[in-house]
Amino acid sequence: MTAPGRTEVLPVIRVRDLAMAYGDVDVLRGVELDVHRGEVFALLGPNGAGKTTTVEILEGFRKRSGGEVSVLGTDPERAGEAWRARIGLVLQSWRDHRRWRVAELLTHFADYYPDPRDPAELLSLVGLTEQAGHQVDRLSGGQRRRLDVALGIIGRPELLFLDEPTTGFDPQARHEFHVLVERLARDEGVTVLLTTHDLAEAERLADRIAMLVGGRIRACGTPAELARRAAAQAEVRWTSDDGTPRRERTAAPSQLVWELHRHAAGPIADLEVRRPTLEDTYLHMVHRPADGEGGGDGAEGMDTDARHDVGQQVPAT
Ligand SMILES: Nc1ncnc2c1ncn2[C@@H]1O[C@H](COP(=O)(O)OP(=O)(O)OP(=O)(O)O)[C@@H](O)[C@H]1O
Repeated sequence: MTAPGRTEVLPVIRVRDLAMAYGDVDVLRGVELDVHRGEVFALLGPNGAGKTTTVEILEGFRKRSGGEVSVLGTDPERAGEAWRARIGLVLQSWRDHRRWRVAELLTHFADYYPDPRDPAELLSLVGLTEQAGHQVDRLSGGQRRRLDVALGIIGRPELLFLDEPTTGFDPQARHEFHVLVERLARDEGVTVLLTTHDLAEAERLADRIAMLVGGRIRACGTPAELARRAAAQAEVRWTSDDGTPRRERTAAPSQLVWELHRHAAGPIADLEVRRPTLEDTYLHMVHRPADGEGGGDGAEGMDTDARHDVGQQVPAT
């Protein structure tokens, strides 16, 4: 029974034991995911890990080999037009609309949806107002990607899939895109599933991050939880009395700093403690031995959904 004041809310995306084989090659081997309403969820993993395959299955563009998938309460393999109107897509490959003018293209796509955004407002939102009358094939790579984003959100989707959305963006465009995604999630409650190789982007945008490695979710949680899970070590840097730059990796940086002070004759030069970054965590997770080669679960501090993935964990060393 549900506790008073709490209603049982189904995740927007629920994936259980998802399997996908291309021919005799197993790409996904039991993926488990829950993504909740209003959450920005990043799927990370090395090239060829199966991120796009997973996203295409969730979007209903690819038939899975096995497992259960529910997106907005429906199995994407059996979903119809009404379901499709509730999701937005920003795909990796550019759809060919080269001869259209930007504003015309948006107006054309707006007609497919029951409650579309105003094309002029949307152009302003993605920073393409000046290009409204330009032909699509005159846009730069980054401007085309902004148009992709505009097309992805024109129908006011409840769920937005962003497959490597900022590839080719300059830093300013990337920043503006991040602000836009934050606004969509925070102000409009849009759920976002993002794949990216840009770890800073994942860290900035994502409430939770899942790492897809070896066909399974190897870890899932907030960036801080993942760092804890990886037992990634902090780095302490300082300059010793004889002027030699020193650096040491440790799980207990304050202990090391205290020891340094205890033995130092005076202030410690250039003392710096660098916490583990998402990149440290990512590299650690990706290069860790595969399932079954270790023991323990390291579940400390993980939320319920993340704990779901704990069976696939092995310890840091
Ligand atoms: N249509 C297909 N037929 C056969 N193999 C495929 C097909 N699509 C993808 N693959 C293979 O499946 C694996 C996963 O590909 P996928 O594109 O899902 O990975 P990804 O994690 O999105 O990679 P990237 O980060 O490089 O975009 C790769 O080895 C790829 O070569």
